[in-house]
Amino acid sequence: MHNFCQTMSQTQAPRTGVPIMILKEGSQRTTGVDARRSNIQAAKVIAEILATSLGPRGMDKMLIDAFGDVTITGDGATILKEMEVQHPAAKLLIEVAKAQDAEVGDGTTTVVVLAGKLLELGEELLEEGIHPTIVIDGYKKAADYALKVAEEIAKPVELTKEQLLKVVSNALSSKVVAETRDYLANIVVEAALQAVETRDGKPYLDLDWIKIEKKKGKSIYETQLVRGIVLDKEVVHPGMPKRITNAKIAILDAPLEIEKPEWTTKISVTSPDQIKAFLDQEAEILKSYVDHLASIGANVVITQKGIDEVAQHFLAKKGIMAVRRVKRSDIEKLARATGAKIITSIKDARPEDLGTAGLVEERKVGEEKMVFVEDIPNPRAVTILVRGGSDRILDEVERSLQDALHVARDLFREPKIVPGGGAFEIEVARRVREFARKLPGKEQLAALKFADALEHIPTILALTAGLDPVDAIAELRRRHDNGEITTGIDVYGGKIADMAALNVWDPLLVKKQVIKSAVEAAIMILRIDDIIAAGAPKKEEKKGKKEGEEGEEKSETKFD
Ligand SMILES: Nc1ncnc2c1ncn2[C@@H]1O[C@H](COP(=O)(O)OP(=O)(O)O)[C@@H](O)[C@H]1O
Repeated sequence: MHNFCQTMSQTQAPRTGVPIMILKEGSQRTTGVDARRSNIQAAKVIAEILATSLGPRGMDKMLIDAFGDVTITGDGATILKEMEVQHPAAKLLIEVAKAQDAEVGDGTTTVVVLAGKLLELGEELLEEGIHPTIVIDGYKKAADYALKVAEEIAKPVELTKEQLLKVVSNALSSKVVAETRDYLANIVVEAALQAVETRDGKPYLDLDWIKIEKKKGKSIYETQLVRGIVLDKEVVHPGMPKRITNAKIAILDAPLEIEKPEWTTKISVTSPDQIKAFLDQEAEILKSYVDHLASIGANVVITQKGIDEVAQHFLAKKGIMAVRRVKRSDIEKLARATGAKIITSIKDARPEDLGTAGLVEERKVGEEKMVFVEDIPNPRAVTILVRGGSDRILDEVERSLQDALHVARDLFREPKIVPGGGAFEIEVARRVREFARKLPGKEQLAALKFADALEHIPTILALTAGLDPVDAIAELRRRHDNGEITTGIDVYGGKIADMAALNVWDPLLVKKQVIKSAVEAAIMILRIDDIIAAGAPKKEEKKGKKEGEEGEEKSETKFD
């Protein structure tokens, strides 16, 4: 027993000299400085990996998953998603980036880079003997002030096509789409303006109503906005029409087949007539469904479920086009675009449940057939049909479009912009430094570090532009001191320039979220002073759990 106790990772010997086991065997505990150092180190590594891919001239990463599939991208969110990290602090940072992506859909790289820098600079203060609580307080105050400054320097933007285009095209920064940027930005803005609605008197863009469908083609320039829905499906029966104008569409969440019962059933038949009667009856039911759909005026049927061969035959005979097994999300988009009500009981379908479209047509796109539901006067759901030479290009174009769509959505939520290219960060850093002077002693040091961390963003942009970062930051600071708040780094021109003239803007919402998320992540990691990791479960333990945890369980806390 004594030997066993010594193998336990955590033993405490109270005054009686009897060791008490607190943690399970195999657990590891790291405390204080070591815990913090290990966490900060891990976060820094993640931030360093992402840093080189910041901005439109950042580098791409090649990511290879366990199955050997390759992704090449410079998109922060995707890099993080594909990386399989082990360290809990690194995981935490990735969670924050994911939250940023979910919340505003952009600024993922920036948030991780900023959080990493806040931790790196925070560590310097800790090493000078400043308590983490003070660093945390300093960061919090600086961040609150930075958010105020952000509001002050933001510029309102009109939600017109022209204005939206300026900001949206900036978000299409991936190298793959660089050449086609204006072309794609136009599609994104038109899609957004088509799908936007008014909620509580304010514009609201729900990106669920913009479908992205991908199909291999010759060039990205074949990408198009379809004012309606494109389904990656074929018309179900060769005898059906492939083109219907003035379509009246029945959208079903019901099968056009006789559903098999879930339990096994047995039917005893004694003569061939009985089999025939049975099948006839099935056909009769299906025919009555089709007849009813035809009687309410449907000439197109689109269902989430299946369509039996017999039903296909009846539909074809009536000249009705039909598509089956359409995804639930597409069914919803179709209903919204065509103004249809989703029919769950065919017998009860009414003419007013049908949707309308000027044209429903099966067309060949590349090598495959797709069904286009289009020519709708004012569809409230649309499709961007993405084309490109390879799957990798298609994926990267889709990611860029998603970023740009999110930027459009952010602008509808809060129609304000701030200058990009690091101009925003330099200006905020400048004002935070002024503010820091008013803070007490050591908190002031933390707030100053916060300003330094912000300047890390233009520093990286300068590097990617081939500029000397030290000179660039000095020059930017000088010009901002002179009141040029929109001066930043022109990464394409490789010089310092006015971002307003170049039209490099970011949504205020993204930048505010970057500050909030990065500081939150940094604080969360700085607060940890103890890491307690459970040992890997032993083989027998795993087995025991699988077998319904039979038998006596080992006590986790033992007193010897
Ligand atoms: N043409 C440009 N010139 C300078 N900076 C740019 C330009 N376009 C975008 N940026 C800057 O690049 C940064 C965004 O880079 P990106 O790689 O998209 O990262 P994130 O994932 O954080 O959005 C922003 O700071 C933005 O202002």
